[in-house]
Amino acid sequence: MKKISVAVLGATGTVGQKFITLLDGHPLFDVAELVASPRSAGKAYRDAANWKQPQPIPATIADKTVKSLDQKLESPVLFSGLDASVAGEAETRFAEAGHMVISNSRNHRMDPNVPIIIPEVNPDHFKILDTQPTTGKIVTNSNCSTMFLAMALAPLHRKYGLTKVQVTTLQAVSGGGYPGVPSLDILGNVVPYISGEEEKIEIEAVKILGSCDGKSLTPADFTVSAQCTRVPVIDGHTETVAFGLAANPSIEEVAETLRSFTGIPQEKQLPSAPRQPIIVTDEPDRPQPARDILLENGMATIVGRLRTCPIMGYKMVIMGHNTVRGAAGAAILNAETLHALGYIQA
Ligand SMILES: NC(=O)C1=CN([C@@H]2O[C@H](COP(=O)(O)OP(=O)(O)OC[C@H]3O[C@@H](n4cnc5c(N)ncnc54)[C@H](OP(=O)(O)O)[C@@H]3O)[C@@H](O)[C@H]2O)C=CC1
Ligand SMILES: N[C@@H](CC(=O)OP(=O)(O)O)C(=O)O
Repeated sequence: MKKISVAVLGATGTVGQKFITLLDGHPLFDVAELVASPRSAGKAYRDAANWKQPQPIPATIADKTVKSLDQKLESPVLFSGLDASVAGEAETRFAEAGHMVISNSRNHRMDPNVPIIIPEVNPDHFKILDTQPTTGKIVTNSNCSTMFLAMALAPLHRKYGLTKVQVTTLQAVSGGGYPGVPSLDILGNVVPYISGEEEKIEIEAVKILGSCDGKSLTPADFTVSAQCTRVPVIDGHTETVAFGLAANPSIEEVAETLRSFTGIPQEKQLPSAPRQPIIVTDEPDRPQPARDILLENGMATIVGRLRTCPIMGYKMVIMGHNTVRGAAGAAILNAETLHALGYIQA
């Protein structure tokens, strides 16, 4: 099958490098163009990128010349891991020029006609793309912490109805990009503040779990309260979650509802789809980032410590790979879903 040429915007960054690693040998997409800042433009990728992945730079990528944002791109599909200071304007311009922009950056997530997609959860929100006035379109994935929260809450909201959610995150340092938080601020420490993160989680989760009638997106009608912390973990965001339900299911029933949850990526066996999007563990001391992060190649949401809560009704601990399912892997799965649904063609 002919592959679709794609460009990676922000190709030299933490998320950009993960895009390149995950797209190496991809059956549908071929990385044809790499874009980064004026600092990197004109250089060979191997010289521009401060490569931090455990695998070497793919041979097909290492010698490609990095382009700048103001150059015309040939690829119909663009994956964006651009710094938020430039992503908003650049993504709009590329959508106007006819590209399908699949973005990981936060800038357009709250635009009324831009969906935040988790393909297992809200593929019906793709319908809102028809209301975007540009020839190209912009699709986003959520904030990394929101990803695991919305994934774990989706089957519960669908079946029982959520009434309220309280979440505290313990976020890995890779979420801040490279070099991120200085080592002297994070080693042996917990930093109880991540700029803008709590607001994003509270707003994005209800947007994703809301409804779409094809003309507008209506947020779900429960409230999320979030507190965010940065912890000395390299990869893997952990979240403690307490929630209320409109019904009264047993813990076993809730666990089964989570375990059996699947969607379009599983039905269509998309290349990056986790076979089981939500893994529920009964081990009393799991999930742990150091032990569980690579389950389903980093694409799973792992739920543990599911139990009753004397205040909220239910509580659990969730965890996932912030730069894979929380970032580049999410965008790639969105692209695979768009292809499977006919929004992008070879
Ligand atoms: N890290 C994570 O886990 C997650 C990150 N995100 C989001 O993804 C995006 C990228 O994050 P991350 O990879 O961590 O960030 P990095 O700082 O590691 O990378 C930023 C990228 O943007 C490029 N860039 C910076 N300024 C410009 C410019 N003026 N013109 C063109 N390109 C530019 C950089 O190029 P150069 O190297 O040349 O400077 C680099 O490729 C951000 O919007 C972030 O909020 C979302 C979810 C999770
Ligand atoms: N803020 C997240 C990563 C991130 O960049 O999120 P967003 O895509 O919402 O800006 C973290 O620190 O772990």
